[in-house]
Amino acid sequence: MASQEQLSAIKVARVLMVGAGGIGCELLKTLALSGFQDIHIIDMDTIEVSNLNRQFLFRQSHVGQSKAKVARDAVLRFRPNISITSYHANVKDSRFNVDFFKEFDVVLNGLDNLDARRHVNRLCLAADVPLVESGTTGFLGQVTVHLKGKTECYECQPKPAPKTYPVCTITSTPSKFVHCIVWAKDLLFAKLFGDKNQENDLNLRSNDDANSSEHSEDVFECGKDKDIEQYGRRIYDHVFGHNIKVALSTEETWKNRNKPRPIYIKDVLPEKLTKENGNTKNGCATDDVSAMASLGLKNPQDVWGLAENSRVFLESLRLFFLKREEEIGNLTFDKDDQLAVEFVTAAANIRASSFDIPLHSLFEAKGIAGNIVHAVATTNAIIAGLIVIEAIKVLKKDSSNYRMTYCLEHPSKKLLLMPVEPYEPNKSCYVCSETPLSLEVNTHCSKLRDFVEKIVKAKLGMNFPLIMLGASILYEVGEDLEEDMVAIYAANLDKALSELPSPVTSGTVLTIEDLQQEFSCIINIKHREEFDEEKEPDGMLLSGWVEAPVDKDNNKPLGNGESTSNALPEEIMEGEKDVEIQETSEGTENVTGKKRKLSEVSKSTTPDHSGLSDESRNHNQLEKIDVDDEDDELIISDDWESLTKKKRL
Ligand SMILES: Nc1ncnc2c1ncn2[C@@H]1O[C@H](COP(=O)(O)OP(=O)(O)OP(=O)(O)O)[C@@H](O)[C@H]1O
Ligand SMILES: [Zn+2]
Repeated sequence: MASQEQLSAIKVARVLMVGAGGIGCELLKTLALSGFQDIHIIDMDTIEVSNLNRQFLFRQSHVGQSKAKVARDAVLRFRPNISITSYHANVKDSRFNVDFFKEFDVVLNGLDNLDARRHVNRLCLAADVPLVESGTTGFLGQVTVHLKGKTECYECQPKPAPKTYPVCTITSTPSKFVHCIVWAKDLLFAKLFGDKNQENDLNLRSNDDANSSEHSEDVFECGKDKDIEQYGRRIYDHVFGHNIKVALSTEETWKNRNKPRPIYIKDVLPEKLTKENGNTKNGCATDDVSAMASLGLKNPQDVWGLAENSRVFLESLRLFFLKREEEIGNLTFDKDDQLAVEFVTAAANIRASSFDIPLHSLFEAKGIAGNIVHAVATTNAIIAGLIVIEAIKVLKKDSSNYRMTYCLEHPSKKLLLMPVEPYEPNKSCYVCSETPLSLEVNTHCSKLRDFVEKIVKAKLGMNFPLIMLGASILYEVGEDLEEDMVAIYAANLDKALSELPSPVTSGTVLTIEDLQQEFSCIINIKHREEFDEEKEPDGMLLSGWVEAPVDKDNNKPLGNGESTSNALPEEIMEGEKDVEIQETSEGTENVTGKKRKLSEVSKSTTPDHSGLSDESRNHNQLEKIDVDDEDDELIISDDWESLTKKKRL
């Protein structure tokens, strides 16, 4: 039962929840039932049918409505006297600035992406508001507590870089089905239905084929009096036939690889679909457009052959133009968009067929394309409960009892939840400790635009960057900039770094600020002439405390709610093999430490934690810990906490 002190802390608290999805619905209910009386919720999404199985505050009739608002209304029905304020908005909107965050006693995240999590982390640091961060992936979950200056911030540990593939693997030499999926959704789908002004590598190879006017860019233009199926057949022949034929002409590429086979539509479907299949013309209503429905394909778990995939390809493309023409030019792939998933599945399978890669069902393709790990409602409920427990400790300022808690898939010694004391801030963290970063870049070739897109936005997660060299501003984004400044910054974007009005060369020190996040960092520039296209596709290399090394062999997709917040538990939770700790010295680059069995470490670790030095207690340095199910002793030993503990708060 809650103590009086606890109850009064809860009663007066102003709480901000970000995310009203799987974790968020559970969290809002638990907060309300625990006595919280002033809750604010931000969520930018509307309710989808696919949310209903676990986001229990939502019903079929709510599909299409704001998650934040419906969640609020549902909870007010059983707690009518509390105050819940909902915002159907992106937490990155400028109105949710530092002053807004300062109004809260604690912020609770139930998000599903790194970008928003980093943004909230920075605002909490700037506003000096405690953050309770969370995430789940299937049966795995975690809750962590972050207090400025006292515990590590959400970004104190480098996050694994999202899995990326070398451009040429995707454009020319796929060897796995996932490569075909990436090609289909990021290149072909984007080319046909996305923003035409975006750079697209789809024709990287066939553009080299300068002589062929027939196969120039306008292959993708769909004329006014179009015969859509004819257009689809032209695209088909171009991307699965012509482009493959052109790629084959580079003998060197295929020396040690199996050659792909060009596929032309006349060889697969000699007859036009619309003649053959009378019901395709007016097959379905605008709000339920599906090539599968229109072609009478019922089971998403069936693996279609080449002919079936080719039919789905043509039909989904045709339906986009027939039923959703107004969206063309603005579409981005969405795993909940049935027609988009059908198109991408079919295109990926046709490409896979060409490269002799096993074909996959729509269900499997959707999982790969959408990085789906199926959510487990119970994990969300457990994690939501733990968030509330930590939030109450934060409100009571009970810092000696803060815990980061990990929910494991396979309990050991009947323990499912593993609490760990939070760590102190990482002195090398570029977010909370102002440690400079370094960037190797070819300052003569790379443009300011590349730097802004690939580094400032993608790597540093800034929304409204201001880039300064000494006192001169090279670039700025803002809502109230003078027109002439906007023009100057736009011109700067297309200049090479060394040709900017204040040239950026080797030795230059740049200051990058995000005015909304009230966050700034320093980047030391080093000129480098050449980059490895395969390994360094950005043509730049940022180093410092930014990204964890990617485990190339462990290409598992990220789950929707996955927190990515702490390296240690992921390995603990996943492992099925030997238990070992790899100790490393400071920093992510240096992972050369010696390995020790956990049991050895347990033996050598005394209860006062002296078995591990301060450095090696840093959990960033526990690079790999795997669990052997058959040897429970190893994980839940009495010394477990001392192994993972860094410094008491
Ligand atoms: N930048 C953001 N601003 C506001 N809300 C966000 C932002 N990013 C993500 N969210 C919200 O966080 C919630 C995360 O919930 P969850 O992981 O259950 O995802 P979901 O989209 O509901 O489910 P699924 O992805 O499995 O269909 C979503 O409701 C999403 O709208
Ligand atoms: Zn930090």
